[in-house]
Amino acid sequence: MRQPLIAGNWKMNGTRASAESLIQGVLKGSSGIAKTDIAVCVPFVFLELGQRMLSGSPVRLGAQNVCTEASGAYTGETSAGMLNEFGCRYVICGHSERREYYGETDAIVAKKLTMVASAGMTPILCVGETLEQREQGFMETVIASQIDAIIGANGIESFGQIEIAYEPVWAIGTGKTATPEQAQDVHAFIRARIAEHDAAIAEKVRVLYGGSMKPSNAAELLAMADIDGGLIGGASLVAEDFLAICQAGDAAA
Ligand SMILES: O=C(CO)COP(=O)(O)O
Repeated sequence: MRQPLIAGNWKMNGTRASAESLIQGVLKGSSGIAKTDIAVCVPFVFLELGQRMLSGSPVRLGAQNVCTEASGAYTGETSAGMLNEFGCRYVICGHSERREYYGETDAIVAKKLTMVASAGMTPILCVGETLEQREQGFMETVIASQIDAIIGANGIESFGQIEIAYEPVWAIGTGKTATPEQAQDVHAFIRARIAEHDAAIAEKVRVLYGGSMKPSNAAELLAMADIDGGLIGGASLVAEDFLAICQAGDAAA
């Protein structure tokens, strides 16, 4: 049994004041969560606030992106070393929004994973298919190629220190959730793909589900054998909703 991880992906939302009260709310409720790892992946500018407020608490801090390079003339970028210094435990890599709007390829994502892991943090590797790809029957091909690209570039051992998030693009921010069975099928597929290379790593790696996960559907998703947590967008912006999902994690653990 893998311990669940519920991670909030705030995306580009919030103000200094709302970030502070959201962290406060999560902190307050987190004492009631015993068996689930909790993380909030905040915009870069709120990292210092997060580091300060979360220090000494069980709630972990994360970022949503990182540079492929360690330092130097890369205007506008943020290095893994900087994120580590600001208390990040997790860094989301290859989110579909970054792949779609900022041209992140599998090769770029593989480099980001390497930077994050070598700075001592844990990458959350996002994979997922678009509606068009699913409808044309390419779901497995797309997921396999996203996973295989990382295995090819970074080696299967790299999966020993990452979290994976399956996020069907058609379910992100749409209110349309994959059914527990649809999600379970893909999660099992991802695990099997990794097991072809290393069964022990496949057994251990956590595969989170992301895409309109909310209090009303979290329990049934988290009850599935290969769904080990959630990467939560919209519902992570409301402390009570996020905590309710964490409680569903506890119930499934
Ligand atoms: O993209 C997501 C998390 O990374 C999911 O977002 P929503 O929960 O808003 O659908």
